[in-house]
Amino acid sequence: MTAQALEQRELASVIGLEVHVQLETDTKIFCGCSTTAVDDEEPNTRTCPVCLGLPGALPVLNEGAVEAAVKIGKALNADIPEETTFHRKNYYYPDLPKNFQITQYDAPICQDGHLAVDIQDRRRVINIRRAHLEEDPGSLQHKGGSIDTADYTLVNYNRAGTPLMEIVTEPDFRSPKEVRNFLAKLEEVLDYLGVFDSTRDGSLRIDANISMVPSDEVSDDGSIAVETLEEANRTEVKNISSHKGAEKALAYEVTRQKNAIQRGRAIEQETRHWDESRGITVSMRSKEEEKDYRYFREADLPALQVSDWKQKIPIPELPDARRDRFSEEYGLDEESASKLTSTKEVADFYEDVAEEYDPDLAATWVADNLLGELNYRDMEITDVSDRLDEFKRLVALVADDEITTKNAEEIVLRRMLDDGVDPETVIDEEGLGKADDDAIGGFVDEAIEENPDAVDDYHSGEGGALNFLVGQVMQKSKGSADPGTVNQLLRERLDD
Ligand SMILES: Nc1ncnc2c1ncn2[C@@H]1O[C@H](COP(=O)(O)OP(=O)(O)OP(=O)(O)O)[C@@H](O)[C@H]1O
Ligand SMILES: [Mg+2]
Ligand SMILES: [Mg+2]
Repeated sequence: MTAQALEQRELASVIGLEVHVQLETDTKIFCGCSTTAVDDEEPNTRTCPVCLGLPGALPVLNEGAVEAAVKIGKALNADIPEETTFHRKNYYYPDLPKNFQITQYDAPICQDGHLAVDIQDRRRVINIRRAHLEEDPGSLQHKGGSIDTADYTLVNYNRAGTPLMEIVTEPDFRSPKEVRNFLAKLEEVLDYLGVFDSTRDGSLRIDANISMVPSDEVSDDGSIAVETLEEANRTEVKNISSHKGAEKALAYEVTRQKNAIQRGRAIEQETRHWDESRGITVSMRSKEEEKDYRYFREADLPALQVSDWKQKIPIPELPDARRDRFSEEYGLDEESASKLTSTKEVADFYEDVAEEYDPDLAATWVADNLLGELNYRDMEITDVSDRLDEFKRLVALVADDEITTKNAEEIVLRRMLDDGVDPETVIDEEGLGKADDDAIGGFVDEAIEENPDAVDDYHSGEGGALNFLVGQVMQKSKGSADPGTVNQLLRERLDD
């Protein structure tokens, strides 16, 4: 199809992703070097002859990486073949010490999967073409500018050999927003599997392929003929490292491609670079083709038989299933169930509390109070993972009527987060222990004695007087009295 023909027609965007996920293993994929960056580590220290690609060094496959890949495959409903093999992908780039990357080619560990995503009110199924294991290259640091303007570039091989899973989707996305939703869902699933750490820098890196096709060639169910997809010239945008970045880079690309086409210019099949700080994509190079890489079998790694791994390696209940079960088992509404299954940590914590106390009380505390206060402070549940027991004790104190809900929410929880202290300390320091009936009785007597006018008003039938007295008692108890009890005690004494 020529640009001439295209420029007259309404356009729809078509997007497919290659998502590189850094797998959480202790050691690198083909050697024993640690995958964990220590603070302020020296460049090129977490390395060995294997990940530096020195002559004669031989790779040994990390079983943990294969297990993680199998878990991802199961979660993505993918086929895991009898046998999987590794290939060399040959190219020269300074971050690649061997001048080839060990990756997978015609026998990847996962094929033909799918992942359901809720986009607005619609459930969409995004098909996964394949997912394969590979090694991460090193990292480049551009000095005095970005990739296209730097004065010089430094290379650090500490990251080289970190296990990656590259997940390749079919071109099933129709908008940048859908991509963002998918990535959030994918990250949620990976987080549940425990194979991925979203807080790690660069743990998710996305190449986004995007093209424009005439809108009338998209059928009602969203499908597009293979020939149309193959004919459309696409760009591949690299250097995307977040959901938001993906949405922004693709929105930019939609506008750029539409403008070019409408001005009668053809889209170049090329690789572009997302420049986050400038908010634009820039052309890097014409798109390389498969034959450029001269793929061939990695002779140093034997074929791996994985047919029985699928049975052998269990995966936990995934977010969708868990959300449905929460609704059913604990009677939660859809919104609470979604919130409470948003991460595995939140869900585990909720279940822990719900099993001991009332599920509704637990839902209010975890979904509304705790998550709300965390969100307000820009914190995550993982920031307090080691303190979940303290929060559980707080819920217990409320459930057992030891402190009032109001004090628990407004004073104890907030101070626990702001000052890092435990609930008992806050209660002690602020004198928040729920006053017992004797103490309240004392406050009631005091309030009656100190406010003869209000007492007279009460006896002459003025409605506001009782509320005033309740307020006085509450103040004396520093909010630790139960308003119902105060009300009742006041009436008893005043009506005597
Ligand atoms: N017309 C299209 N528009 C947008 N994306 C497309 C289109 N056709 C295919 N894609 C997407 O392009 C990607 C192809 O990735 P794949 O890794 O197979 O090939 P590649 O980009 O040529 O290789 P690599 O980047 O690994 O060198 C897939 O995510 C696929 O969904
Ligand atoms: Mg690609
Ligand atoms: Mg690829």
